[in-house]
Amino acid sequence: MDDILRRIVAVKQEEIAALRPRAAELERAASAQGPARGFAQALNAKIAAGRPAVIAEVKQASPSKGVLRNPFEPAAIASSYAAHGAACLSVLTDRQFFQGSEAALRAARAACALPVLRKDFVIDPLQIVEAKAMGADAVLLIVACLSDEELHALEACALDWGLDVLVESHDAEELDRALRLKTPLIGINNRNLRSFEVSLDTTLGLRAAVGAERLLITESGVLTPADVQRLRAADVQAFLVGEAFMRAPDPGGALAELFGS
Ligand SMILES: O=P(O)(O)OC[C@@H](O)[C@@H](O)c1c[nH]c2ccccc12
Repeated sequence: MDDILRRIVAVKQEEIAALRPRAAELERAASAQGPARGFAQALNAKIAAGRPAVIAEVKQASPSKGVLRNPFEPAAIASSYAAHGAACLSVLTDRQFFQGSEAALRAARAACALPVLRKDFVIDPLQIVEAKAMGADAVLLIVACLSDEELHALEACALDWGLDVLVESHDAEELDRALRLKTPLIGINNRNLRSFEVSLDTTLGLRAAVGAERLLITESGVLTPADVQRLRAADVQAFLVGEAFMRAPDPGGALAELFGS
């Protein structure tokens, strides 16, 4: 595991230790939540309708780009995305590196009817219980942070709680490990977490390795209509986009422009 991931995982371990005394309370709150909004289902519905499936991200800042948006109003951003045809939302809940929060996820989800991915660095089942307790409909698992054993256990836990799983990889070896999971949602991150370098060639190079029975979701660095065209030409139908929308005065309007909807 490389440096930035190591630092992030260390912070997560502290957060989890602080969460541990609240485990029973979190389980109760998670059980009291209603059924999840179908995350995979919402993506598939867009694609069946002949539209690109866009997971629109709600993110105030990132370690590579600093603050992307100020003021930051998750509810207004979420309704703007919903009004302009997003399939799903992704909301950062990591505070230290992305200035996210549980409050941002709750506010975004309450403002619309879209399914919401909890975007964080999940390394322990308790974070999945916490995700369900805050209302998330799906969680992210990052292959680079986890052993095979952890990946399988965390996926099983998420599925038990009725959450969908997006599994993220960045190279052929990680993708191979991701494809051993059950989830149909296969994310390819175009950003190298070591160098922060972004290249859409990451997705294009791995496209063929993701079979037709899974859904490839290209993540990061989709900025222009030309980027979207290039990916769609390679039969990429699902997109996770943050920065391009967060820098725009009207995030939903930027979504419509980027995807021609
Ligand atoms: O802002 P971008 O370049 O459009 O990227 C969005 C998303 O892919 C990125 O935020 C992301 C992908 N994987 C992650 C894992 C953790 C935190 C953030 C991410």
